[in-house]
Formats: sequence, C-alpha cells, structure tokens
Amino acid sequence: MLVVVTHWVHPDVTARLAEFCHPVAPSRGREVWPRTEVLARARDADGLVVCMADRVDAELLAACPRLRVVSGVFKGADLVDLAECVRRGVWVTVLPDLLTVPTAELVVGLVLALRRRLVEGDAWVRSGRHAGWRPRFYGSGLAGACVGIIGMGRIGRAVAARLLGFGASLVYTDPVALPEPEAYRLGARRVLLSELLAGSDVVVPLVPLTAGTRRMIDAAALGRMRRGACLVNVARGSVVDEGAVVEALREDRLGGYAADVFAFEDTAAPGAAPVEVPPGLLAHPRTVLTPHLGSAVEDVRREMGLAAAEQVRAALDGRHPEGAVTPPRRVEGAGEAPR
Ligand SMILES: O=CC(=O)O
Repeated sequence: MLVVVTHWVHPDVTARLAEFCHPVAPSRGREVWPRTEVLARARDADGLVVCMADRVDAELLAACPRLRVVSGVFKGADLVDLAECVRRGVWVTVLPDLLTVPTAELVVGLVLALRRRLVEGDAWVRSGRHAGWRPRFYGSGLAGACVGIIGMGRIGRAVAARLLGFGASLVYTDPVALPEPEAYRLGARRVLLSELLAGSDVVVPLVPLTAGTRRMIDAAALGRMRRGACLVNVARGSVVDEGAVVEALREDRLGGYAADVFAFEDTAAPGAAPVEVPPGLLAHPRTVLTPHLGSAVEDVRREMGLAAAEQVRAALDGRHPEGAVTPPRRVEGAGEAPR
C-alpha cells in the first residue's frame, strides 16, 4: 500500500509508516511538495498525510481514486473538503489535542510581546540606537488586564490556565458554559460577545474557521472593542477582517494586532482569497506577526506525525481511526473510491 506524505516529517514517522505501507515523503530539508507534485505522486495512493499547506479538494480527491484515508497533521480541517471525502468514502482524521499546549503558550507569548512592545524594543536595540535606559517603549502589563477568549475549547482552557499566574481577569464566550468547578478554578466568567468586546483589554478568538466564524471580528466588532485593546489571532486569518484591522490600527483605535495566521492561507474559503499578508499589517509598528508557529515545537511535531501515522494504519486496517472527523460513507456514483 502506498501512503504519500506531502511534507517533511521526522524520520521516525516515515519509519512508523514503513511498518505497514510504502511511504513516500520529501526527504531533504524541511520541504513541502507543491500541489502539482502532490497530484502527480498521489495518483495511486491508499493514504495521504497532509499538512496546513495542502488543500484537499474535489480535484485532488478525484486524482487519487484508491484513496481511503486523509490524515491531517493539524487540528482544523478547514482546508479539507469533508463532504467530498464522505461522498467518496474516505476517512479524514485530525489531531484534536496534541497542539493544545504549544498553541496556548504561543498565545501567551504573543500577548506579552504585543503589550510589552518586545518586537519594537528588539528592533530598536538592533538598529544601534539603544544608548541605555530611556523613558521609552512603555507598554501595558498583563496584571490587572481583562482577557476575553472567544471559544472556550481545549486551547481556550489551556490559555486560561496559563494566564492564571499573571493576575489577569478572564471572560469568555462559548455556546457551552464551562462546568462550574472549572470556571471557578480558571476564574473565567461567561459573558455575551458584545460584553466581551467592550470589556476586554486583549481579545483572543479561538474558534475554528467556518461559515459562521469567517470575519467574525469585522469592522463592527472592532468598533465595539475598548480603545487601545489588542487582538491576538492564532485561529485562522479569515476569522478576522484583516483590512478592518489595518484601518483600526491606523486610526489608533486598536492598540495592537498579533497574528500567527493569515487570510491568504485559507485557500478553501469562499470568495476571492488574498494572496499575501496585507502590507498594512507588515508596515505597522504595533503588530507582531509569526509564521503559523502554533504547533512548531520539535517534540510536538514528531508526536503529531507519529499519531497521524497510527491513524493511517488504523484506517487501512479497516478500524475506526482516532481523530476521525468524517465517517466514510460511500455514495453510489461517487467515483472509483475502493471500500
Ligand atoms: O493551524 C494549525 C492546525 O489547525 O493544526
């Protein structure tokens, strides 16, 4: 059986795959195969191990008629056409929990970097202009600040737990309330979105990208935020309206924007997709921008690769893989997908 891995993974991951199939993966450098190469190599694949750089759409699925499983080395499957996978009887698996801790750590890092102006300070020192202490780069701390988390899932709760030690207060929105003991332990108060936006010094959306969350932080939502408050986005670029963020920064209404994700990455989102990080974000001093580093911790990525390999093994063995987000259900006339 052939399993195509679209991107560089740790050698132990390919070794694990080799226990039950013939794996093919980029072997040199930390490479991701471009789509044309994935299309060419995956023609006879029984399994695909994909990453956040891949778009698993109808074209790719049609090009791989033998495919039985798509294993995402990620949490959010918004780049996978789930309906088409179901139609073709292809399992789709994700990793719902392995990146919780590194992503929560990144949120805390970005909040601190933004509020304490670490990146601006770093640039100042590197520019050769630092001549000793001066009354400059005064920012805001976390102690006493109110942090608003939109979406209290695994990552939201992990962020909340890490913020406990900083003396920040916490509000959140979620359709489902935390169990009372957990809300008490985290000091988290559930509020309406309008109250969260109006009352938070830092707003952190932690929601998946869906039709309902796309651009949920738009000009109107930004307009409801406290003047000078910060926005930190590690979810998906398209959860915010990047153009409106640039405007709010320019008008000094938004205190800062930190992002690890960008709308141009959301290649499956409907409508015209941006092709780059907006220049207005790049140019603005009160932004902190990182290249989708949420899970970029060496050991975590190795664990993620190994877990994905096990999911492929289970699916190809005819078992229900962990992390399955679609039960495969072959529909008459859907093509040659074997089952
Ligand atoms: O963004 C990363 C992921 O969803 O894993």
